Amino acid sequence: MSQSLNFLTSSSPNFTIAKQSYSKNYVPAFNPQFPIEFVRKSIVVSCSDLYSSSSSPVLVSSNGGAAVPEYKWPTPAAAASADSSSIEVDAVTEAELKENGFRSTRRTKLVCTIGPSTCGPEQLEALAVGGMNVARINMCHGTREWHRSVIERVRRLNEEKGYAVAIMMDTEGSEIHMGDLGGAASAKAEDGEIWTFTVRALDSPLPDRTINVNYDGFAEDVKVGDELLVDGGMVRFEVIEKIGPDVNCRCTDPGLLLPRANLTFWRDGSLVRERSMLPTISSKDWLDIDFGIAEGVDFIAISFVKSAEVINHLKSYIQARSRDSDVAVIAKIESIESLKNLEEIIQASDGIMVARGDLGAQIPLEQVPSAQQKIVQLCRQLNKPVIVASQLLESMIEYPTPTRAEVADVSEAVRQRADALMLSGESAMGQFPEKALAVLRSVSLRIEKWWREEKRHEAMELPDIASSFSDSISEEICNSAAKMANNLEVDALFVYTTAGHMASLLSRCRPDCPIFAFTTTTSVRRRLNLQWGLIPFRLGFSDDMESNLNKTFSLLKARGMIKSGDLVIAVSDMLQSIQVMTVP
Ligand SMILES: Nc1ncnc2c1ncn2[C@@H]1O[C@H](COP(=O)(O)OP(=O)(O)O)[C@@H](O)[C@H]1O
Ligand SMILES: C=C(OP(=O)(O)O)C(=O)O
Ligand SMILES: [K+]
Ligand SMILES: [Mg+2]
Repeated sequence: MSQSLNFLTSSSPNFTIAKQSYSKNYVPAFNPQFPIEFVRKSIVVSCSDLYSSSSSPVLVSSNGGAAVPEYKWPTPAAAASADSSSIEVDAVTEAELKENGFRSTRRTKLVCTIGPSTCGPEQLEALAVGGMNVARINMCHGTREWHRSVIERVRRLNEEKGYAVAIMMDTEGSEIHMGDLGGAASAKAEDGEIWTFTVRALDSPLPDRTINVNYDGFAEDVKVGDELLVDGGMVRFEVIEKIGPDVNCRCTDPGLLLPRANLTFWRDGSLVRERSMLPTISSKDWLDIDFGIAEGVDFIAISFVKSAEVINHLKSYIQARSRDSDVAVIAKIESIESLKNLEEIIQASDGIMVARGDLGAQIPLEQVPSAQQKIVQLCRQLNKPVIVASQLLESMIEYPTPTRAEVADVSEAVRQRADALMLSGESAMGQFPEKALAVLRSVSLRIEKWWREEKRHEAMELPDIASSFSDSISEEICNSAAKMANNLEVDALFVYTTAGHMASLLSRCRPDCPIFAFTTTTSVRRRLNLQWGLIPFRLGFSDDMESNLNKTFSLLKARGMIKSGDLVIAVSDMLQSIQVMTVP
C-alpha cells in the first residue's frame, strides 16, 4: 500500500506539515501510547496523492487523480489591498467573540431595509452595531440620489470601521401600486366612502379621495364587482363604476392607505392576473439594475419572479456588464407563478427571499406559513441562502415592544434555520428601528441556543448537489467536517475560501459551532455575510495551509478572539483538505 496521509506532527509548540507514508509511518488514531490531544491536533487529510492508488481511502479529500482544481488567485488589486499582516473583522464581532466565546455567536443573519428612519450616518452605524448584516434599499421608494447616498454611507462605515455590511438593491417590479398620495404620509379610508383610483397623470394636490395607479391597463382590466385589495387586504374596496380612466370604488374594509401601497384585484374569490402579461423586469427596473451594477451593490433582489428564465437572463446581463465584480441575484418568491416554478427558480438564483407581504396577497394567508417552510427547506437542500421577509415585527413600526405572536413568528423562522430575517417598515420608517433589530437579535440567539442545547434539530436530508467530481469532493469534505465538528464538539470550523463555495457548503450543514470564513476579497466577505453561521473575515492567504493556520491563530489570538486549547477543524478550498487541531 502506498497510501499517504498528509500528517501534522507536533514537533514544536507550533506544528509542521510532514508527508508520511501510510504504510510506513502510519500512527493509528487509537494507539493508546498516542495521546488523544495529538490525534486531535494532527489529523490532516489532503487529497492529492491519496486517491490515485488507494483501494480503501480513510478520510479522503481527493481530487480523483485529476489536477487539483485551479486555484484562482485574487486579482492583483484585491491581493494588494488584503494586507498580509492583518485580519479584517468588525469591532462588534470581535467584542462578541472575546466576551461570549464562539458558541454564543448569532447564526441567523439580519437584513434591514433602510428608509427615512435609518438613512443618517449615525443611524446606519447604530444598525451595524446592532448586528445588521445586510442593508436593503427598495427602489420602489426614494430617488436614485437618495439611494446613492445610503450606499456611500454604508461603504464608508465598512471602510472606516471594518464592517462587512452588504448592500441589497430590491427592484420595484411591474407590480400595480398606488401613487405617493401627493406627499401625504398616509390617508384614512373609512367604511362606505367612495374613492377614485385613476390612471390619469394628475398633478398634486390630488382631488380629495383620489388615488393614482401606476399601471396604465388598470381601468381596462378591472370589472365592476371586483374586489380591490390594498397591501394584500389591509384596506378593501369594491369596484362600483368605471368612467374612462377613473375607477370608482366603495370602501368595504376601512384602514390606512400608505404611499405607493401595492394593489391587487380579485374576481369571484380568485386573484386576477392580467398583469402576468407584464414583464418581470420593467424598463425602470433595468435602469435601476444599471445603477446597482455601477454602484457595486452586492445583491440585486428581483420582485415578482415568475420563472428561472428571467433570472438566467439577468445573470448573463450582469456578467456581460461587470466582468470582475460579482453581483448576486436574489429571486423574490411572492407570486403564484413563482411557487409553481419554485425549484427551477431556486436553482437559477444565488439566493431567495420569501416575500410574504405580496405572497400573502396572492395566495390565501393561511397558506403562507407552509409555503415559507417549503421554500426554506428547499433552499437549504439546494444550498441557496434564504431570507424570510415582511411583517416579522410589524407592530414595532409604532410600538417599542413586539407582540407575542410576532416573537413566535421570528422564532419559527429561526427554528426553520433560514439564513436571514428581514425588517421592512420596522427599520425603514418605523419609530423603533434599533429596538426591532435588537428583538431579532435576541430572539435568534435564544432560539438557536435552546435548540442546540436540546439537540432538537431534525437531521435534514441533504441531497448531493455537486455538478462535477471536484465539487463532490468539496461537498463530502464539508459534510464530514460539519459532522466531525458536532461529534467532537469543536469550538469552531475554519474555512479558507476564495469564492466562498466551501463556506456555503459548510453553512448548509448548519453545524453546532460557528464557521470562521477567511477570504481574500472584501466583496466575497460581504456576500458571505448573508449566510447562516458564517463569520466572514478578510485575510490574505496562500495555498500553504500550515502558514495560513499559523498566521490565523496568531492574529486571532493577539486580538483575543481565540485562545490556546480551542479545538478547531479547518478546511480549505485550494487544497480540498480537512484538519483537526487544537490552537497552540
Ligand atoms: N427609500 C425610502 N424612502 C421613503 N420611504 C421608504 C423607503 N423605503 C421604504 N420606505 C417606507 O417603508 C415602508 C416599508 O418598506 P418596504 O416593505 O420595503 O416597502 P413596501 O411597503 O413598498 O413593500 C414603505 O411602505 C415605505 O413607506
Ligand atoms: C419583501 C417584499 O417585497 P416589497 O417590500 O418590495 O413589496 C414583500 O412583498 O414581502
Ligand atoms: K420592491
Ligand atoms: Mg413585494
